Amino acid sequence: MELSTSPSIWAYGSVWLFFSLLVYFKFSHSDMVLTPALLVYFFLLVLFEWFCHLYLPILLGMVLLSSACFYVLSITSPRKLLPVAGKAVLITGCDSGFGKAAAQRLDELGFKVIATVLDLESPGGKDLRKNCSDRLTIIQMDLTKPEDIKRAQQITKEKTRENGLWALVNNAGYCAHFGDAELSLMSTYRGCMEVNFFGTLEITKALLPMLRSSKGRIVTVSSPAGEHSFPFLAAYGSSKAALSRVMDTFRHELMPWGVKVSVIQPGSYKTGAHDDKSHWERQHKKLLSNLPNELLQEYGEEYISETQNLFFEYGKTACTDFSPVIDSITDAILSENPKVKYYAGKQLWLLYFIGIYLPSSISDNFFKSLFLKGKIMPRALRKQKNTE
Ligand SMILES: NC(=O)C1=CN([C@@H]2O[C@H](COP(=O)(O)OP(=O)(O)OC[C@H]3O[C@@H](n4cnc5c(N)ncnc54)[C@H](O)[C@@H]3O)[C@@H](O)[C@H]2O)C=CC1
Ligand SMILES: C[C@]12CC(=O)[C@H]3[C@@H](CCC4=CC(=O)CC[C@@]43C)[C@@H]1CC[C@@H]2C(=O)CO
Repeated sequence: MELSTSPSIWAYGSVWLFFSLLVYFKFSHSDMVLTPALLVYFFLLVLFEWFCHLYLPILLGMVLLSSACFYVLSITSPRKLLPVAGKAVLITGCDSGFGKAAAQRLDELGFKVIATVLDLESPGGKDLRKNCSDRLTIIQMDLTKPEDIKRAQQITKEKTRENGLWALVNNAGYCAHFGDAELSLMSTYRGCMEVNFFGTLEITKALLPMLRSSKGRIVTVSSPAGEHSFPFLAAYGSSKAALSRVMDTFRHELMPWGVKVSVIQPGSYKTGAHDDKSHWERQHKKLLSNLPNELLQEYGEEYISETQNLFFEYGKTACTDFSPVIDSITDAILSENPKVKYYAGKQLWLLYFIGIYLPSSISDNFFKSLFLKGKIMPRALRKQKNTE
């Protein structure tokens, strides 16, 4: 029998051979099971290979088929999880939102949870005490107070004497206010940095000796605002950019110690922060009363109030199902090989694609469009436009 010498047969055949060896290896290590979905994926891969074979140049077809095979392997390989038994996790910011939900989930999974709250009488503080097991401990901790961090470190050492501390979930975060970068008060920039960067760094450093001895995990909830320029979020985004940077530096510096570091990038969710109208009203009044008069005249109070209204309007579109974030936090704690970054939100892939790959003239307008639907311009620019 004469073997075909067609280059495409050899090219695609080599891709299939490599893919088959990988699948065999995964089956033999029970890292993959032959589910109906897997059969459907294999069938679709064959169809895709025919398409490449018939319509694409060999090299492009090989690259696309190889990518499709790796994608199928990645989504069909169940992520190996470590046992929960005996593992203790400290989660910050459990008064509401992701922290409260994550503390509940980890308690249900059987972890020993140490949940820190800013206010022991917060909804999270009350609900966690009421609904969770006696394995859960609640600690009052303000990340801007070193003495609170010291106390939390001591209590954690006592509570984890038997099996050590397996993971730290840096969830607590604060958006002091939103508004144009020029208009944002320095106290807004400092407020965001104090909690999101310095406070989170301080609790991380305080618990790192325990995490190094357990070869455990650091999971930090940052924000896409730290990676893309969302309008009105310069102060908050800058603090999250600093946080993401320091966590990624920890990631590779702690690798030799066996500590794995992951960053969670959530989309927009309707948590305590979004709905805290009294907080935003208070900050709005503080902004108007502290702005230098010439700035207030150039931008106009009506512009600043419109910013607030648009931000509230945007908040109405926020997602109420936190599970993508909680699932990401759980995977980062329990997976044998946690991801470096978790993008926890449905449309985030589009946001990142536009923010990374498209020209700034397009991505700037995309990020502006998130908030600036029909937004008026600063007063001085409106006047300029009217005189043109
Ligand atoms: N909700 C959203 O759309 C998104 C939230 N995030 C981040 O998710 C994390 C959790 O926030 P959410 O649950 O959304 O809001 P949230 O306001 O419900 O929770 C924030 C938590 O941080 C705590 N906190 C605030 N200042 C603190 C301080 N000085 N010391 C200790 N704890 C303090 C609050 O008490 C609260 O428990 C934050 O880091 C936030 O920046 C990131 C992207 C999107
Ligand atoms: C600031 C805050 C949390 C965020 O990071 C989001 C922001 C609303 C706009 C966004 C859309 C996204 O797709 C990514 C996240 C984010 C930048 C949220 C408004 C209030 C939230 C807050 O105060 C968190 O403490």
